Amino acid sequence: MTQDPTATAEHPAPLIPATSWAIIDSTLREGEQFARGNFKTDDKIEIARALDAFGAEFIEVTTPMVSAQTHADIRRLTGLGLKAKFLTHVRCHMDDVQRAVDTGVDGLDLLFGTSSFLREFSHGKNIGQIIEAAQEVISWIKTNHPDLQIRFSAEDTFRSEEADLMAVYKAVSDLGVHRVGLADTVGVATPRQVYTLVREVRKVIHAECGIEFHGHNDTGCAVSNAYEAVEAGATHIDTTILGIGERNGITPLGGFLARMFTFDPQGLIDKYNLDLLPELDRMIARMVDLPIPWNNYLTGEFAYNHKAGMHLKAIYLNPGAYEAIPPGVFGVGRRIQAASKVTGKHAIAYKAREMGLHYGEDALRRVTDHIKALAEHNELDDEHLEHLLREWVSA
Ligand SMILES: CC(=O)SCCNC(=O)CCNC(=O)[C@H](O)C(C)(C)COP(=O)(O)OP(=O)(O)OC[C@H]1O[C@@H](n2cnc3c(N)ncnc32)[C@H](O)[C@@H]1OP(=O)(O)O
Ligand SMILES: O=C(O)CCC(=O)C(=O)O
Ligand SMILES: [Mg+2]
Repeated sequence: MTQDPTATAEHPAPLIPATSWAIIDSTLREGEQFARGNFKTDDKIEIARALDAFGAEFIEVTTPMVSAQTHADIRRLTGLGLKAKFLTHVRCHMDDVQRAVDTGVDGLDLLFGTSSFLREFSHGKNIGQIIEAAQEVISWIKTNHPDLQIRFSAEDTFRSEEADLMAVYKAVSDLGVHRVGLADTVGVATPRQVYTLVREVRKVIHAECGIEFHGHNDTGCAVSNAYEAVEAGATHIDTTILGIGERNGITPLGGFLARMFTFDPQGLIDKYNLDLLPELDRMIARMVDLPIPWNNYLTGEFAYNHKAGMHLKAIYLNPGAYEAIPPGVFGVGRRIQAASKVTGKHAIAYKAREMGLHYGEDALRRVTDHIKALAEHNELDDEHLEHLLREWVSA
């Protein structure tokens, strides 16, 4: 983990400084593999511009081998003059690479499946042949396009033999790739496995070689696995907006940022325009024609809903009592749900006070009980609650 030289006893270094990792947003690659990720040229431009405005360091796009239109779209995107660097995700094959190098991208994300599943059922190559193919392709890129960043990923890393992985990572690192990638392709890795493997990979690659992590969410660990990867020394994390991708997707941008915010809030505020996150989530929800999930990290409709009396008492005094991350930083608001059966007298008193009403102890208890009874099966809306509080005072 990067040490912060500006740390002092009064202002200790954050546990994981935001300067130690970067985002590779793959909405325009993994996201195109989502069931409803069928982006048109204009959509791609809108997504790339929005990610750039947000401050994403890298934007990964699909391979130009997909179609002539995709090839043209990549050229269009790389010609936009954005600050974010473009990477294209290509098979470790000379045809693909030669097609990719004229698209104007800043780098190529190469991959080869190393698990027995993918060796047998995807491409049919053994580890020696994978290393040979990597040698041919990487040497060609370095000779002919030395300015391009190269990343080499072992697809299905977490179902691959460790000895095979180390041989592949060492070989590509010796060939001078800028990053190696660990991919939890079927979302099966546990956080501890991710942490351990990243540490092991670090030992066999060159010090200046970065480590990228790509995690699927099949078992609900995509955010924790990305976090463990960073904690173990990974430098780049793949995300997509709303987590869209193959099957149930990958590490969502918002979820990953929520996780990392708790370690270095100021670092994230300095790096990204965090209050644009709701717009990003809304944009993708619109394009894939699905609602943002109600419990989505940070931007879900109820992500900042407070309801129980014990919570509300404290929330009114200090929202930090029940919020790890202040919603305003991410451009979202909180919702106080004061009129439910699980409310309490403090919440009702606060609500009344906001309206300029004051009750004695007995009246407060009675009005609270009345509201709880009325709300036994249904929430009362704000209008109903306010009406009731006024009526109770004048009664
Ligand atoms: C886990 C992931 O998400 S990996 C990324 C997945 N991304 C994509 O698939 C990109 C979109 N794909 C496409 O448009 C098409 O699949 C193309 C253009 C890449 C290839 O299309 P086709 O030639 O029709 O082949 P098809 O998709 O049926 O089969 C995959 C081919 O890639 C080969 N392949 C698979 N992985 C690799 C690899 N890492 N490096 C080189 N070749 C590979 C397979 O052997 C197979 O080739 P073969 O027909 O010679 O056996
Ligand atoms: O190239 C990579 O690292 C990841 C590829 C991918 O999408 C996956 O393995 O799930
Ligand atoms: Mg994937």
